[in-house]
Amino acid sequence: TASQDQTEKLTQDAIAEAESYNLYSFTFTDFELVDDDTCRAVLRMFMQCNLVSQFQIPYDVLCRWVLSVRKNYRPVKYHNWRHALNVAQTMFAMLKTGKMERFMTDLEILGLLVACLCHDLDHRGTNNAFQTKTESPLAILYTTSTMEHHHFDQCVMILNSEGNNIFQALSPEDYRSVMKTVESAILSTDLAMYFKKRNAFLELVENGEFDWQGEEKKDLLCGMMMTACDVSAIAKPWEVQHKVAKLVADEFFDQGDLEKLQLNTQPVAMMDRERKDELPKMQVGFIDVICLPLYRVLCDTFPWITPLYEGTLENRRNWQDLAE
Ligand SMILES: C=CCCOc1ncc(C(=C)O)cc1-c1nc2c(CC)[n+](C3CN(CC)C3)[nH]c2c(=O)[nH]1
Repeated sequence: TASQDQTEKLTQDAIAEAESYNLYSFTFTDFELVDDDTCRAVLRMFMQCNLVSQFQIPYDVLCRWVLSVRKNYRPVKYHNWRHALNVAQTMFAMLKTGKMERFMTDLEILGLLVACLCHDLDHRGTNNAFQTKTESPLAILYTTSTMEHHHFDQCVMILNSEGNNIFQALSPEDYRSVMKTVESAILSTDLAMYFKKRNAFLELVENGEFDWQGEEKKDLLCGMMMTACDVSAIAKPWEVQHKVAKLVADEFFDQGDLEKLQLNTQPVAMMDRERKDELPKMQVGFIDVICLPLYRVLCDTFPWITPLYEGTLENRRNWQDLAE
């Protein structure tokens, strides 16, 4: 976890206002932020949501926790701390600019932001299928949603570390509740879970659901929001999306290389660097199968997040042009 002098320095830092980090925008990018700015941006998001005062989070504990979370991301090409920050910022923008906070309690907002920041903790740049195929220790520990269980496990480990428990002032009831929100939200970032939950969510929307209260409905909505945030780089302005897609592709190709070397098997097209010319076509497929259906159904009910749908549609056009 974080060192004492790093914590002390961050605790003393002045935190710029949200607009200077562009935190309310769906076009936010972390590219121009230096590492310490990323931690200050997280602190700003927590303060803008009144979470520090509302849940009596000691400020030095929050600083130590943010630094510990950052420290437990590996320097892999895509699934690193910057990805976690971007996912958390999209959640912040959906809640604030997208006005979805109306449907959430303060405790759920706390849980969602924590889940976003922790949702890929200790990612090794390889997916669940790779864990299973290589019979990794994690795949033996968790046979389904292997990585997502590990990410949640790491989140709990950090909270249980000395001076890192941002939930320390919560009542036992609130503690149990927020941990359930965090666990469910992190597990829902397994795309296999997304496909399962999407149909149930669609039914609710088609039946004209409007208040989203009640544990099951809220769980479905939070799950959809987590996936929407997790893939939100697909909706960014083309220059950003194009750079991110290269980072994702490079990480996929590294796994493909491992599969060829370690397993002596042919990787799927998405992870085979010999088939990188098919990437634009694959991106169009990813957008059509996963991203557009999700953003469309979310925008039907929450029209203020339409920039995510429109940004994705624009990038589909750009990828389609490259595919021809
Ligand atoms: C095309 C490969 C390299 C670049 O790929 C990307 N670049 C950027 C983003 C992004 C979110 O900005 C997303 C992708 C991207 N992500 C993909 C994922 C989720 C990890 N899947 C899984 C496997 N399939 C099974 C159902 C769903 N296919 C993807 C794809 O084709 N592209």
